[in-house]
Order: sequence, then structure tokens, then C-alpha cells
Amino acid sequence: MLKIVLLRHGESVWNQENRFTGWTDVDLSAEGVRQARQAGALLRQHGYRFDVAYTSVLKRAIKTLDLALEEMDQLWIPVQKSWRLNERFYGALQGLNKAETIARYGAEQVRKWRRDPLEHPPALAPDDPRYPGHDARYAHLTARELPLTENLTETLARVLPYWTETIVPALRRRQQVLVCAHGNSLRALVQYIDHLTDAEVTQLDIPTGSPLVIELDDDLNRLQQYYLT
Ligand SMILES: O=C(O)[C@H](O)COP(=O)(O)O
Repeated sequence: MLKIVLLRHGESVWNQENRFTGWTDVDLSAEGVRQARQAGALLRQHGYRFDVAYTSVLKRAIKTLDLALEEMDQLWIPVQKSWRLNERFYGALQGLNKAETIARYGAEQVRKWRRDPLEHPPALAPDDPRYPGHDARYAHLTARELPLTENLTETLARVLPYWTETIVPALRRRQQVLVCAHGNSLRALVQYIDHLTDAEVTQLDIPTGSPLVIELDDDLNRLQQYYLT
């Protein structure tokens, strides 16, 4: 049996302010710091030890991982960061308040932007300061890889190579793996692992700071999944 733990970062400052975040590199809130430590304490209490951890290049996930590993006294393990684990790129919605966006565009449109796996949020223009092509951490990406907007299906398409080429080989080496990422990059991954339909993934919400354990057979079929409490 293979086992992996997925952890969504603790609450961020923009989660608290109810703003679309995407690739904006916002920090954890004080509550997010508490949630991250609590996640690490839970993992420690349940006896989890990790050989390797994977996270995004966004500080809310990096710091959550760090705080959780500190609680486990496992700060020493190798950590790999990849843009492929970043949050879904929310395009021109990034920075907008979710309630104000509902007031402007209607609840149904905003629900689709947030949860319909095929719906694109409005795209950014490449000269927008929020375009990731202006950010040094993405300098190695090709123009095709740099998003202007992203739906959940496209998020899955860029998460998947990291899953198959990096994370799965670690699992097959029988390493204990922790992945600390984001609401939508993890939803995309769970959709893939669980073979969820587009209708089913619409209902899936992964809470901040709650370790999700997934047990898989050797063919990577999901056997069980549960949140640690
Ligand atoms: O990017 C964001 O705004 C959040 O991390 C996830 O938001 P959502 O629940 O609206 O997709």
C-alpha cells in the first residue's frame, strides 16, 4: 500500500479578506500560522514521519510546510518546490473581493469561475503587472507555460507531469511523501487520483490546514482517504 498526505496551506491574508488569490504571493494570516502548526502537531501525534516534501513556489504553502515540519521536528527533510503545484491561476480576478465580484457579475457566474472545471476566469493582458512573465521565479517558463487565465482542467494538466514524473516515483521508492499546496491544485490532483467527473469535482472543497491522507494500491487506485483529526 502507498500512502500520501496532501495539505492545503493555512488561511492566507487574502483568504481572510475574501479575495481571489491565484498566483499572488500573499502571506499566511495569524490564523493560518496557527492552522499550519496544528497540522504538524496532528501529523506528529498520529506518528507520521516523512522522507520528502513537495510544495509550490508561493509563500503561503512554503511557510505552512515549514511550520508543520517544525512541529514534527523534521525541518531537515528534502523539500522540492515547483510552480506546477501553484494555486490555479485566477487571471484578471486576482486581487478582487469575491463578494464584490458576485455583486457585479452575479452569483451564478462567480460560482462557474470558481468551481466549473471548464470555465475560464477573465484573462490577464501580458502587460498587466500581475502577469507572471514579469516575475523572476517564472523566468524559466516558456510563453506557453505562463498562464493568462486557467480553468481547473488546465491546472490539472500542469500539475500532472509533476505527479507522474516526480511524486509517483518517490511513492514507488516507498518514501513517505507530504505535498503542501493549494485549494485548486490539490482539487485537481484529487480529481485525477479519484477519477472524479467534472460534476463531482465541483462539489469538492479541501479545507485549509487539514492533512488529507490518501491510501493507494500499487496501481495507484485509491483505497481510502480521510482527514486527520
Ligand atoms: O486562489 C484563491 O482565491 C483561493 O486559494 C481559492 O479560491 P476558490 O475557493 O475561490 O477557488
